[in-house]
Amino acid sequence: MIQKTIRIGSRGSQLALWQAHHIADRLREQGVNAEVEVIRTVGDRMQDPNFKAPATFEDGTPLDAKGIFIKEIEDALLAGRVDLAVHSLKDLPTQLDARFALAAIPQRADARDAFVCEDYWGLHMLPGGSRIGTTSPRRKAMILALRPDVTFVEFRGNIDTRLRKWQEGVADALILASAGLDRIGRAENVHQRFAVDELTPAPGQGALGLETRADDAETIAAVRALNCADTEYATQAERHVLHALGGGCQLPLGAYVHRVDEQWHLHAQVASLDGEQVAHVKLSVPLAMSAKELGERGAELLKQRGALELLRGDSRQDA
Ligand SMILES: NCc1[nH]cc(CCC(=O)O)c1CC(=O)O
Repeated sequence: MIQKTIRIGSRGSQLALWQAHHIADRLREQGVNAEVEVIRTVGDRMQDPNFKAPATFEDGTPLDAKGIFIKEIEDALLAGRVDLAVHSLKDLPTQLDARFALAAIPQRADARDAFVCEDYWGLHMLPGGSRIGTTSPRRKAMILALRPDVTFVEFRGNIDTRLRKWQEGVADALILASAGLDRIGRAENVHQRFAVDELTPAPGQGALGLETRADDAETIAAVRALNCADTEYATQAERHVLHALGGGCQLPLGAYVHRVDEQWHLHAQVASLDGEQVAHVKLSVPLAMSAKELGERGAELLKQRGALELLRGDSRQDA
């Protein structure tokens, strides 16, 4: 039995703290001591409207969007100030630096995206021209494929900030991850959970990634007890789809894998930013197939259906 107390580094948002304390509780159930330490990331400071985002982290590393919630926590891991980082898996880059290990992926919560709206019970009921709060290219593109007549308001910040802005009337509806809303006790605001073949979730959505130092065998062994083999398989396959298409949280790509009896089922979708074109894949394979192979096959089929052209069209519009 592990003797030391596992120090967990967490962002300070309500959801991040819920997740970190959830893992601390699960570790204590295994007889392991755990405590949570809050670490402020550039991504958190950027949510303050008065904060001017720097071009680089303090040590000169360029600021890339996917690392903004991660870097300071990984630094604390390396410095030995914390032993474990609890991340939303979808915020973790598909390739970790070799000094870190993705030690475990516990059982995932609801992976679906949720429709938050007071007056209407579903996206299909919203009046034309309604304003939806989201900044995610994936959500915008896939929503436009369903409802080309809605508009978007840029909504950044923690879930609680976004809900407050929505309640103040800045948007008519919001799209957020079900898992986050359920975890912070806001399930009553969810009026629709999207089918995974309509608004396909981000790779890893709803799952947690437990990150340690690669050489910290003691923490890895303790944390490994929280791993869920099915969730690990599914989310790794989803992350392989993303990786094979070039990675990054700004891709309008969704991928979702789940198990039914003796098969894995993959849904993957890429949409052009205007929602006019989508490439959609559904694949069922035997349980014996590796997650890497399933993810790569899914990506290959997406490419055959024109996904790369859709994505290239998107980058031209971005420029
Ligand atoms: N990108 C921010 C982020 N990272 C993880 C979650 C929610 C929890 C999860 O998906 O596991 C959210 C908010 C959202 O997308 O609504």
